[in-house]
Amino acid sequence: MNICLSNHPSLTIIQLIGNPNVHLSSVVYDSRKACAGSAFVCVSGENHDGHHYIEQAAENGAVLIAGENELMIRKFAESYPALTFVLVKDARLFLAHLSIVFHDRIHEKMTTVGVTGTNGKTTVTAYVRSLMNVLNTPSALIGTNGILASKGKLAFEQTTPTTPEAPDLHHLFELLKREGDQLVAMEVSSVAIEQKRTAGIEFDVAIHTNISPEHLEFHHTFENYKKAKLKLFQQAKAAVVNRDDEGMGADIIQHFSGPLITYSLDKQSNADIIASNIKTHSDGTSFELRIQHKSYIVRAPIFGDYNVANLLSAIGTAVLLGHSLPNILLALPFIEGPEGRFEVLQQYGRRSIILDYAHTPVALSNLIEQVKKLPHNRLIVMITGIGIRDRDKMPKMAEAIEGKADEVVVSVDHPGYNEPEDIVNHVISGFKNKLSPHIHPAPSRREGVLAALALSREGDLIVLTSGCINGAQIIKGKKVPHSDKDIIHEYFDKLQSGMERDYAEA
Ligand SMILES: CC(=O)N[C@H]1[C@@H](OP(=O)(O)OP(=O)(O)OC[C@H]2O[C@@H](n3ccc(=O)[nH]c3=O)[C@H](O)[C@@H]2O)O[C@H](CO)[C@@H](O)[C@@H]1O[C@H](C)C(=O)N[C@@H](C)C(=O)N[C@H](CCC(=O)O)C(=O)O
Ligand SMILES: Nc1ncnc2c1ncn2[C@@H]1O[C@H](COP(=O)(O)OP(=O)(O)OP(=O)(O)O)[C@@H](O)[C@H]1O
Repeated sequence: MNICLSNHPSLTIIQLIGNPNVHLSSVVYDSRKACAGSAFVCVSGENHDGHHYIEQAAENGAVLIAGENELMIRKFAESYPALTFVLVKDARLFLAHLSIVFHDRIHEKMTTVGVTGTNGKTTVTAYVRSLMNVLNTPSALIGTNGILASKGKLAFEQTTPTTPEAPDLHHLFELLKREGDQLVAMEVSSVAIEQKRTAGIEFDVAIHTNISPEHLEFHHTFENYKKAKLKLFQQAKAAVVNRDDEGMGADIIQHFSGPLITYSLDKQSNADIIASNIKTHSDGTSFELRIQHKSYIVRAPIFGDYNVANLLSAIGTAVLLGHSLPNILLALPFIEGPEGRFEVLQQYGRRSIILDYAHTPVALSNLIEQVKKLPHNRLIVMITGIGIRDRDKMPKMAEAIEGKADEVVVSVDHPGYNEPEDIVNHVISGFKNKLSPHIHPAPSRREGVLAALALSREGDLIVLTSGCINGAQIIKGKKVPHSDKDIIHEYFDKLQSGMERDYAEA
């Protein structure tokens, strides 16, 4: 791609040294990924300063180097006179805008829906993708569960847990457009907003779910966290807002000036879309939907009141994007939810197993309240401490579950460089009755899943929660493949063959 740097004011370059006309093959923020024709943007992070890797990027073939450190930029501009160097005020902002220029503003050729909130982003993006696909708009999603084009999963190695860095993001828009997709629903995390990964994008619709304390290891205060999330609504043409969220719903409504739709589960509220009279059935949920001054009884294959709220946000999005209400209502019975979010597995030995990503105390409490609506004998719940996340949250997970389940297995997700036992003990420190015989420590997620299954009998409900249901566990810097579903399958296969052997021997 030929780019004349001086033709793009959005790049906000302070000083340019060398030829402003560059022929770029890629935009990278990691020197190790630089190759012939790359633009290398120096980002200073927690552990490294990208400026220290300019030499490596140059040796790998980078033709454009950008950074905030004037001394370093000048020094290396002298060492590599054939390359173009730019001094910028904000490297991450430059990274985002250069990615946009490099991909020829591909995001503007698609409908973009950004979803933010502490809980529900993955679910809402899945509902938006599914609803829009049923409504005949080929739609994709980008988020924690990977990249799903309308036709299925894209093989793409994510470098961040949820929201991709700008160069990956715009590359993905291009891939998805090539797949024929016209809409992308994406999770926009607070970290991504602060790190300007989505800078320069004006979302067609921004969706808000809710806010409760999270990522304080990154934002330090709740106020900072909230401010980060609010920024999404300064880069959106239209908004869908949860009126029931006391944390930031009112702030968005007060400041947003474009088209806005509110939703609520409170019949008395004056939200634009309201769900009430919610009933749980074995195959999904029915509720009364009030929208555009009329009421309808609808049914969707989803579980949990909060997922009804999540669905309302997808309905609001479809309305804002111009779809007719009759078509939306016809589509609701075909909605598909995401993997590992209130995912009910019923095929195992007359037990129900629910996989759910709940990894905040609020999410866990909400989940337990909802699963109790399903028929069951005993309730067995596995919670975990996430080694690579906020330590303060761990005991709060124990507080959130204490007294609400018959058996609690306490395990660990992504131990990272921590000792798994240390994490398990830290979670357990949050129980008032730490020595209860109904608390079962398990030093790995695999052992936790197996312990929960071994504790169960027919008719029981087993709920496996937290940060890694399928995918990989991060252990000492390495990704170790993990799948709850495979472990469950294996367990019941063995149980079945054991029973068959016992039967044959008898
Ligand atoms: C904690 C955090 O903010 N990490 C981000 C940060 O990494 P860092 O500060 O450790 O970077 P660093 O290792 O110090 O390196 C600084 C720079 O030098 C570069 N470098 C480094 C070494 C080298 O040899 N050459 C080189 O060029 C690095 O590529 C980087 O650009 O800067 C990197 C580059 O921008 C990010 O990719 C990285 O996100 C990592 C992958 C991450 O896991 N972030 C999490 C916190 C995150 O973003 N989570 C959110 C929310 C998840 C949720 O939904 O709950 C998400 O959206 O994924
Ligand atoms: N609207 C909601 N309100 C409260 N809790 C919710 C809501 N939606 C989902 N949850 C709970 O939060 C968990 C995480 O849901 P989901 O993955 O959709 O959220 P997320 O925002 O994408 O989280 P993460 O970014 O950590 O992946 C769910 O498993 C469920 O327990």
